[in-house]
Amino acid sequence: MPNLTLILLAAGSSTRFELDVKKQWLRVDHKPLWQFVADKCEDTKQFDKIIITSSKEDIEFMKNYSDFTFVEGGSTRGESLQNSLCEVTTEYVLVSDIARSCISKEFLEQIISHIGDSDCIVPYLPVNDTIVYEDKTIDRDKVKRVQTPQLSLTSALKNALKQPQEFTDESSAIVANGGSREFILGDVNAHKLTHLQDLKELSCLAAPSEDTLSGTGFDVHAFDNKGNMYLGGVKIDSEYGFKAHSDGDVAIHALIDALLGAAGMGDIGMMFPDSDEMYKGIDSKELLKRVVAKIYNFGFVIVNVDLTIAAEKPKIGNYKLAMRKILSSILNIEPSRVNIKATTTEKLGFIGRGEGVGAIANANLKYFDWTKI
Ligand SMILES: Nc1ccn([C@@H]2O[C@H](COP(=O)(O)OP(=O)(O)OP(=O)(O)O)[C@@H](O)[C@H]2O)c(=O)n1
Ligand SMILES: C[C@](O)(CO)[C@H](O)COP(=O)(O)O
Repeated sequence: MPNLTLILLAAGSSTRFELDVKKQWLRVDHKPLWQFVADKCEDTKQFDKIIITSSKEDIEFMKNYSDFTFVEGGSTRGESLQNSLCEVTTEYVLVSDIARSCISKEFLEQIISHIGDSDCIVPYLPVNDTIVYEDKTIDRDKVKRVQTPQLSLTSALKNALKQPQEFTDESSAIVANGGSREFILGDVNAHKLTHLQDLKELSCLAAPSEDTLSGTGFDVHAFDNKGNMYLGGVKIDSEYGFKAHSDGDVAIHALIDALLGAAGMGDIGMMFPDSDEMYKGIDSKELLKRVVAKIYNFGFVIVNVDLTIAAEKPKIGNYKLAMRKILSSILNIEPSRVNIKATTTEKLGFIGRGEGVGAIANANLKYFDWTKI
C-alpha cells in the first residue's frame, strides 16, 4: 500500500444544486452519495486513511453511517482542505471532491501509479469547444479542464496552502508556490455534480432504494397551573399549560421523535438539549421546522404521520382539523397524510387522573427519488 491518505471534500453547501436535499445526501440505492464514493475508494485498498470533510451540522449524522475519519470543514473548499490536512501524516495525499461521484477504481489506480513523479499529479480533460475569453477566441489546445482527484506530496501541499490567496484546486496552489505539476489524461466519469442536470452525466449512480423507513415517538408532559397550552401546534383554550423547558407541546415532541427515529437521527434531546437556555420556552413548531429542514436536507421525503394524543383533559376533538392543517404545512405534505387521533385512558394512571398529557406518533419516510426530476 502506498504511503497515502485520501481526503474527500464534502463540506459544501450544495447551493447550485438548488434542491432541499444536499447533493452529498442523495441516495444511491440505500447509501448516501458521500458514503457510496468513500466505500468505492476504500475498496481499492490504496489508502492508509480516508478523511471526509463535512459541515458541522452533518458530521454527527455521518458518524452513524461509517467509521471513516470525519473532519469539520470550513466556509470554502480551501478551508475545508486545510482542516483535513492537519490530520494527514502520510507522505502523499490524494484530494477529491465528493461531488465527483463516478470516479472509478481504474482511474484512481491510474493516478496513484504516478506517485512521486511530481509534486502534484493532475487529471485534465482537453477542451473540444471554441473558447472565447473576454471577447477574444483563444487557442483551445492551450486550455485544460482540471479535475480531481489530485495526488500531492503532502509537504508541498501543506506549504502551498500557507499562501494568503485562495486557490480553486491543489495543483494551482502548489505551482504558485514554486512546486511542480504533471498533467495526466482525466476521465469523463470524473464529471462533477454541480447542477441538477449533471446527474444525467453520472450514469454510475443507481436509483435510490424504495424502502419505507418508519419511526415512533412518545412523550409526556405534566400540567402546570400557569402558562399557555399548545398541542399539535395549536393554542388550546385552557387556563393552564405544561411543565416543560420548551412550550411543552407534547404532540409535536412525539412527532419530532418519530421523524428522527425514521431518519435514524437520534432523538429530540440530542438535537435540542433541555440544558440549553436557547430552547427555554421555545415554540415547538420552530423545533419541528428545523427537524423537517434536516430531514429534507439529508435526502428523505415524508410520506405520512399519525399522532395519538392521550388526554382526559383538555378535549381534543375540536382542534384536530387545525392541528392537521398546521402540521401538514410545516411537514410540507398534504393534510390527508397527517392523521390526529385522541383517546382517554379510561381514568387510569396519571393521564386518567388529569395530571398531564401523553402522545405517541408514527412517521414514515422514503428516500428522495432524484431519478424523477
Ligand atoms: N466549504 C466547502 C465548500 C466545498 N467543499 C467541497 O468541495 C467540492 C467542490 O465544491 P462544489 O462542487 O462547488 O460543492 P458545493 O460547495 O457544495 O456547491 P455550491 O458551490 O453549489 O454550494 C464539493 O465536494 C464540496 O462538498 C467543501 O468541502 N467545503
Ligand atoms: C478542484 C476542482 O474540482 C477542479 O476543477 C474545482 O475547482 C472545484 O470545484 P468548485 O466548484 O470550484 O468548488
